Amino acid sequence: MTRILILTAMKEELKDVAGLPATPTTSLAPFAVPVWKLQRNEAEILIAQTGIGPINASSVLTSFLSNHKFDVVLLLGLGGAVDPALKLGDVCIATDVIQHDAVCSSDHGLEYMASGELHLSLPKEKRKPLKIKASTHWNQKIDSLLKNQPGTVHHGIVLSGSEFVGGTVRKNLLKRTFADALLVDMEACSVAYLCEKAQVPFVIAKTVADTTHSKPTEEYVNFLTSSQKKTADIIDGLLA
Ligand SMILES: C[C@H]1O[C@@H](n2cnc3c(N)ncnc32)[C@H](O)[C@@H]1O
Repeated sequence: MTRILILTAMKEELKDVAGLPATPTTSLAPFAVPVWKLQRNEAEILIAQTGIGPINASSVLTSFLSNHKFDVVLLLGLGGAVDPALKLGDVCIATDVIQHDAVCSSDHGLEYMASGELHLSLPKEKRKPLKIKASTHWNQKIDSLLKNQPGTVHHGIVLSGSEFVGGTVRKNLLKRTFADALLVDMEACSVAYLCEKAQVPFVIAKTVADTTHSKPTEEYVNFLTSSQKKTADIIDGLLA
């Protein structure tokens, strides 16, 4: 039996999952988070709608990891492109995650820190790397579920933090700071950090809901409802 935990930030992201009961199976106390339990073939899947941002994602995931064993944790949903090659509706699978707002500010400027670290006078060789690696094995599995879908599947670095990056100026600055980054979101840093700590493989697969080309806030709102499909395709594929 493969045990899979799927986290999504918003309820819209679950709307198109085939056969997902309208009423959740249970509610995660004390946060009143809706949870669906699905069992097909050799897979048991728990799906939780966490709410937006790293605080919601962290609290819900901590609760699950304290009470269950999972073979993999999948974070599905939406993100904003920071690389101009990503188009609306493309999917970005994270090879690595960087928390872009874990910074140490000083009179010399900003220094980026790994999640949960405080560098201060720590010498460079003693610092934890900024990147947290996702599961290569599960990334390939999720990639294969998207093979026959429209749009391109990209693999690369996902930036993550508390900020909704709603302007091209900020997106360009992030891209200049983290040249290899493809996408930014608000929950991947929680999943990456906690899963690495708990030694559970994880996957971040996010559909591009806003690009670098036009006003992210407008695109995001317009595209939100049509982009749920990819999350549904992945969940349907896992259950097939
Ligand atoms: C607002 C919701 O959608 C994701 N998301 C979509 N676009 C962006 C963006 N440009 N910046 C940050 N998060 C984004 C977040 O992860 C959050 O769940």
